[in-house]
Amino acid sequence: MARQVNSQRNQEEAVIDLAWPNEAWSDVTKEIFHQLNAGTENGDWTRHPGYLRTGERRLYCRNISEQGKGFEYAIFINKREQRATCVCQFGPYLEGPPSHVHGGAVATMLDTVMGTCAYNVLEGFHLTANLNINYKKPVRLGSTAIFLAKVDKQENRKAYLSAYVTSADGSTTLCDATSLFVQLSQEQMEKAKKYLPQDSHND
Ligand SMILES: CCCCCCCC(=O)SCCNC(=O)CCNC(=O)[C@H](O)C(C)(C)COP(=O)(O)OP(=O)(O)OC[C@H]1O[C@@H](n2cnc3c(N)ncnc32)[C@H](O)[C@@H]1OP(=O)(O)O
Repeated sequence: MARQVNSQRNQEEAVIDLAWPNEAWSDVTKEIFHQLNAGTENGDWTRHPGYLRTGERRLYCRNISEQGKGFEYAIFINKREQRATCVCQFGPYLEGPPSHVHGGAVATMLDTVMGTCAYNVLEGFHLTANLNINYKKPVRLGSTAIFLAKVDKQENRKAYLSAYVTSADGSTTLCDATSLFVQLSQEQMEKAKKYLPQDSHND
């Protein structure tokens, strides 16, 4: 149920919200999505539009357009609790060890979920300064995992976060991670502006 969120001024680059179940999502992934999406009803949680640009540029974790082959995910944010939760299904193009997900693909989702969570406390744009991951168990290709991130501390432009990744049923911890995101200074933002689409979406 991808939905066109809005189209850029230059028509060839539309922004499409992919953070919705599609036919490539397993029943497990869909069930967890609907559980998480139910949390948006009372306003505590917000579903983050997971955009796909259809022009030349692609958000890395949205850049495989064959449904189900890459990252299939939706992220939900809880501003009051400074948390983010993500349900992610890893497609077959993300293989690392045979039949298991590449550690860099898991790192991508940890970076994205914690980076999205950092929007709870940081303004403007921020970049990952540090990302540390403990890989506890291999992640099966095609499986669904849940990412749970929270802000632990904010010091001015710095946000320190932690996260862990569990199996779909929550019974197994697959990874844990910490990160530091640094908000761009005014001066950096000025320099970065030329790279930002006017109605840039943060995924
Ligand atoms: C949409 C949300 C999802 C986003 C997911 C994707 C996120 C990404 O992939 S971002 C891409 C990967 N990251 C990068 O390319 C960042 C490259 N690094 C940089 O640009 C810069 O080092 C940057 C912006 C992080 C910090 O630089 P700068 O703004 O000059 O600040 P700087 O003064 O060096 O550091 C600011 C503070 O952070 C601290 N800091 C910076 N890096 C580190 C680090 N690696 N470890 C610990 N502390 C650090 C500094 O010590 C300083 O602390 P304090 O203010 O207490 O003195």
